[in-house]
Amino acid sequence: MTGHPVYTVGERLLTIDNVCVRHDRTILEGVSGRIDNLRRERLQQGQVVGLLGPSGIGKSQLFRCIAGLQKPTSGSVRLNGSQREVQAGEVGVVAQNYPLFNHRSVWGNLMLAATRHGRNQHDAADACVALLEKFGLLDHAKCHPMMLSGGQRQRVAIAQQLLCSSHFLLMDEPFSGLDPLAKSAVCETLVDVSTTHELNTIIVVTHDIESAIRISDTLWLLGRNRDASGQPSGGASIQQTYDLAGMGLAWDPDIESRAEFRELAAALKARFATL
Ligand SMILES: Nc1ncnc2c1ncn2[C@@H]1O[C@H](COP(=O)(O)OP(=O)(O)OP(=O)(O)O)[C@@H](O)[C@H]1O
Repeated sequence: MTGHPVYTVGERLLTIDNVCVRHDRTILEGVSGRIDNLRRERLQQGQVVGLLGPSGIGKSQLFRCIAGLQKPTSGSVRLNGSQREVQAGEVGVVAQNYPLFNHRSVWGNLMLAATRHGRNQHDAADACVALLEKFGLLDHAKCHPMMLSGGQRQRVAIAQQLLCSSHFLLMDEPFSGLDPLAKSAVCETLVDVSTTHELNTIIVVTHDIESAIRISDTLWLLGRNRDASGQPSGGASIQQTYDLAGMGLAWDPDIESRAEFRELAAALKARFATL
């Protein structure tokens, strides 16, 4: 197992450098982006980056490259200012179906994660209790994953990744198939996790525009590359970056009631058709 990089405040967290992915056709072409660990004005908080794009555009492919699960055809993904390409296991991945060991209790699942990198049993147990408390799951510690709701499974999966000492989490479509109330609960969980520790940075891959605006302080819009005449020119890349924090749209629990929120959601919906 690869050792986890140690992130420190103020450093470059992630560099995506001219990533191209080709299969039988070009999926991603010239994807570049970066996340710096913290902005000065947010010293007590982490950040959420929303990777937003229409279905089939290549979000999962980029997700896999950022997680080190797939090597890009060309270009690179690097962590923490390193020149080395990201390796699988260095980034916490919370997949769509929250895979947990069904034969182990919630406690067993979390202890397994907590002891994986050399933590002793006592410290591991303390860390598990702290996270179970934080996620309101202490009463469910003895339950097996099958006995949990989707939201509870998701919180256990996030806790599992945080215990693996990943302060950098990738989440794949955490809102899919949820009703509005459950979506709100997930948004709250994500903002909560990102504000728990200044180094908890989460990249959330989604095509849910409104949820993405609610949780993100930066939005990356993935769309098709086009030539000067507007025709698709092959592959997709990040077409626009929205600094929601700079626009005053981040970290507002009542964001949905604001006109700017509705205007941005409407503009993004219209933009999706052209991506
Ligand atoms: N192993 C593969 N071989 C060939 N083509 C692939 C492979 N994996 C993905 N693709 C293609 O890459 C494109 C992008 O797929 P991807 O799953 O990344 O899209 P997405 O944006 O995540 O979509 P969705 O939101 O629907 O999950 C699709 O056209 C898909 O068919």
